[in-house]
Amino acid sequence: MLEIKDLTKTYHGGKIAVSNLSLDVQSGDIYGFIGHNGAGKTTTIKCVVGIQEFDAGDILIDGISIKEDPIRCKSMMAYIPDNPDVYEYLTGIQYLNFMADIFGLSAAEREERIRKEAEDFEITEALGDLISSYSHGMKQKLVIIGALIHRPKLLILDEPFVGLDPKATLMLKNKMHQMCDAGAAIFFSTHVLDVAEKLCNKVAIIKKGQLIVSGHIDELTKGESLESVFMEVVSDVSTD
Ligand SMILES: Nc1ncnc2c1ncn2[C@@H]1O[C@H](COP(=O)(O)OP(=O)(O)OP(=O)(O)O)[C@@H](O)[C@H]1O
Repeated sequence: MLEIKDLTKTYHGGKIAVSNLSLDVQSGDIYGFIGHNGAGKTTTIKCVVGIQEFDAGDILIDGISIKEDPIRCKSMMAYIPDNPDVYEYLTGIQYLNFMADIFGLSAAEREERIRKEAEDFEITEALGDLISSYSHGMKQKLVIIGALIHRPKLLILDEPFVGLDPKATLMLKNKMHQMCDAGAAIFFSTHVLDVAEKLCNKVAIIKKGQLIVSGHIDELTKGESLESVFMEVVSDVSTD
């Protein structure tokens, strides 16, 4: 569903943020992307979702290159950034209808899905209010609902659980499982290794822009905790 092939991204000034990174996320995967601050997670994610250009390599969404057909790729996926920057001058319901318009949802589809997702995330009462009046967590919930309503085949999330209350966290985890059971694929970055360990079937560890290990979590951990495996591999491997 998502193939990253030899991705390299250099920022202005010569900083190599990601170097020759390759990985494969298949339908049904909940794939965790872990690494220290500044390791290159957000850079990789921004390249995947087509909001950042890259220097070398390719990114395929269901076999289609994001460079060659970005609109088709974006129609299949949803992106939840680490910072819920949404249009503050819209109301919640206007924002969700805007998202539904972009993805061409019918009136019946959007009505049913918005009602259900808003109820699940307990934000129904606030949908008529301006987004500028929302708390950080409420904005995050709105962005999640906006991402889920077109039923993406690929969901990309950057640090999705930061700022969500425990109930919303559980709801998002349940939604992630339901999506994968229905054949979608999920790729998300996190610093929270306990979450990755419990939620993911696969993980990739990145250090200084280079992929150190990736694969099935059971095969990587072999009975150890993900935390100890992470600490071992990031301290063992020299990327200098
Ligand atoms: N716009 C930019 N211009 C120059 N360098 C950048 C830019 N954005 C990120 N970088 C650098 O690229 C490297 C990777 O950053 P990135 O944000 O991808 O890391 P990250 O793994 O997401 O970190 P964090 O966990 O702290 O969010 C860092 O060294 C960072 O300083």
